[in-house]
Amino acid sequence: MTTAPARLTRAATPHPRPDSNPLPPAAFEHELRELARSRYHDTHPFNVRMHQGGLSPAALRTWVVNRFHYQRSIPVKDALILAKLPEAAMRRSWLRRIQDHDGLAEGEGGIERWLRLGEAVGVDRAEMESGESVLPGVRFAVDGYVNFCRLSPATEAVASSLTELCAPDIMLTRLETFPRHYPWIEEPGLAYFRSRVPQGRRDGVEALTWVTAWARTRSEQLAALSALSFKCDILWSLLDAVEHGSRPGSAG
Ligand SMILES: O=C(O)c1cc(C(=O)O)c2c(n1)C(=O)C(=O)c1cc(C(=O)O)[nH]c1-2
Repeated sequence: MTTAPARLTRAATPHPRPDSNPLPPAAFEHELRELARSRYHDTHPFNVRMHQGGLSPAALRTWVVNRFHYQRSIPVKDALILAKLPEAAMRRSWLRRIQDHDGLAEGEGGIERWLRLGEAVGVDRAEMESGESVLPGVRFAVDGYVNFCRLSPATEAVASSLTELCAPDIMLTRLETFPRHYPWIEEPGLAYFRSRVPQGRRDGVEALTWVTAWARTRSEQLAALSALSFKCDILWSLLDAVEHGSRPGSAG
């Protein structure tokens, strides 16, 4: 296993007692941003190798096939969060996330763009859709994220999406490095990364505004930080599984 960056868990938290005064919103926002930045999976060895051009076509295909399980699960977890939102304006806004991934019609949206990325790297669409190549560790990580959002209060479920504060930069890195290192991937295949830059920026800011407004006690702030920490672990574990992945019944 690769070593994940320092963990922030409830037990080991460097923060004051949960029942102490909440931090002012700006300081709490800083904590959330710092946590996301310091624990983000852009420093995972697999991502580092990908962005430095060190992945073989086969390794890229393994990542794309496995990440498809994450992509197709995102609108499911967003639907679970939608049901927790108390106001019509919030639900209307969150609904956009589902539409971003599922599209407004057949053949549109992020899931479709990911399938096209898969085709551009040489993965059969049917293989991705079947899910048969998804590694056990990837399934655990992604399904853990969905279940976390199913079972947690709105503040924590929304806080767990805050890795999106960092996602636009990783998309820009891919848009910059893929054409240089993997010129065999045709440009239209990169459309997914391009579309996520403005979407991720919008979503990250919205989630941050809500979480900083909702977490009114220090306990709630710590719970939001813990949720974000858990999400960083999900993304890290997903790449660990891809990096080391072998499946039962396969030679390795
Ligand atoms: O490729 C990536 O590194 C990456 C990371 C993340 C993220 O930080 O959670 C998301 C995405 N991509 C992404 O494409 C995406 O749609 C997305 C939605 C969410 C979320 O938690 O709601 N994260 C991410």
